[in-house]
Amino acid sequence: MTIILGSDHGGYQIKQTIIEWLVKEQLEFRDLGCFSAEATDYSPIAQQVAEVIQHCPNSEDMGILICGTGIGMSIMANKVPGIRASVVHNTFTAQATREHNNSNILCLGARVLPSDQAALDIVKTWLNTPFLGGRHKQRIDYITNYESFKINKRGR
Ligand SMILES: O=C(CO)[C@H](O)[C@H](O)COP(=O)(O)O
Repeated sequence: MTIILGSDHGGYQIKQTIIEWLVKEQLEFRDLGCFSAEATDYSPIAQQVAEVIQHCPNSEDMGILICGTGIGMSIMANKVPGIRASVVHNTFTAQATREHNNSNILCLGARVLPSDQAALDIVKTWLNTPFLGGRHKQRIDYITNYESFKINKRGR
């Protein structure tokens, strides 16, 4: 598994904290920017990270996107078919979105989280929680089928 990272200026500092932790843990990662705290648009960065996750072999890579709220990143990333990007503010939803939604991109809000440590706790929980499958799989399959036009807007 490779962790694909991206942020805008709002999330730059937390991204650096996450990178320090990834290096310490010897986890494989790629940083797709931004590369300074200078103002930059979140949308192209979210697109790039989401497209890498979309095309990764065996769906094994995981993305982490950070902006001021996490919301803009999630809106853009979720436009890319196959992406299930989740804005998460605590470890409960970090665990739930892996177990239930098989989330493949974690979106964090640097201006929402109380500390860098809170962000790290969320990242650790999210990376270490497996998808439960079972009843949750059929719900995700519905979304996947919708993306590939197998379901019309009125449902099955
Ligand atoms: O949270 C965000 C998107 O959801 C951005 O980080 C935020 O909109 C950037 O704002 P500004 O340009 O005022 O720093």
